[in-house]
Amino acid sequence: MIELQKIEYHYNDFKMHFALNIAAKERVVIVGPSGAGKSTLLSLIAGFIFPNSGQIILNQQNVTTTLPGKRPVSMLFQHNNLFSHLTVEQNIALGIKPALKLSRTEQTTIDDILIRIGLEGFNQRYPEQLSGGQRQRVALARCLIQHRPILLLDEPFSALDQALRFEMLALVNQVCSEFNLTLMMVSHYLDDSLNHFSRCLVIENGKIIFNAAPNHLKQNENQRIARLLGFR
Ligand SMILES: Nc1ncnc2c1ncn2[C@@H]1O[C@H](COP(=O)(O)OP(=O)(O)OP(=O)(O)O)[C@@H](O)[C@H]1O
Repeated sequence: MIELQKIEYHYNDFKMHFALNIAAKERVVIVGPSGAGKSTLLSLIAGFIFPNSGQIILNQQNVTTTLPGKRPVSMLFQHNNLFSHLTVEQNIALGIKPALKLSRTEQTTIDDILIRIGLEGFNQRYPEQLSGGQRQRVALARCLIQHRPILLLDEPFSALDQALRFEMLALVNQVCSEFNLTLMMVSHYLDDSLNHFSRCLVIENGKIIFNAAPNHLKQNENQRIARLLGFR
């Protein structure tokens, strides 16, 4: 579960305010204009930045001042999730063991996760030998192997073509069910992919202005928000 209580965060003059309550296993998509504060919201939850005031509670723990590695969270970014000088297997292993020397059990865990993400046998390839979609699958595998209950995705599939993006979303849905994850994902797409999510947050100018099921965006009272997002 993710609870943000009266969070305030300032970048110079740009003030953001977030209050939020998300139950365990929800799947939440975050949309809104460029520069509205979507990535900042995820960075606050992940612990890469700390709020000026307010409390962050994750799975009943107050983590407001906790460092990222100690939070029950893993995060995937749009780009640069993999180290180019490390193999697929080593990149995934970093999620569990910085020293990279794997025990037999850890090796089996990595082989299993490669099967789950459809990259069986890709262990010794380097990122440059993978397609964009395959790279993001490997990055997702590194998140999953950490077994953290909250998964934050900052537009990780936007560089992929539409078919591949939908395929990745289906994979994310599948792993969220399988691993019982709570998901928050930033997206720039306002298409059928919204239906993968139980809830949609719209952020404008550092505030959450909509917090409901995605299909509520089509209701009359939300016309202004739908227009802001580019829906006709
Ligand atoms: N390190 C920083 N220093 C100063 N201002 C920043 C910094 N990072 C972000 N900002 C500002 O904070 C605001 C929110 O940025 P954020 O990246 O959260 O927006 P976003 O909604 O994710 O945008 P986009 O969709 O373009 O990625 C923006 O106005 C941005 O210019």
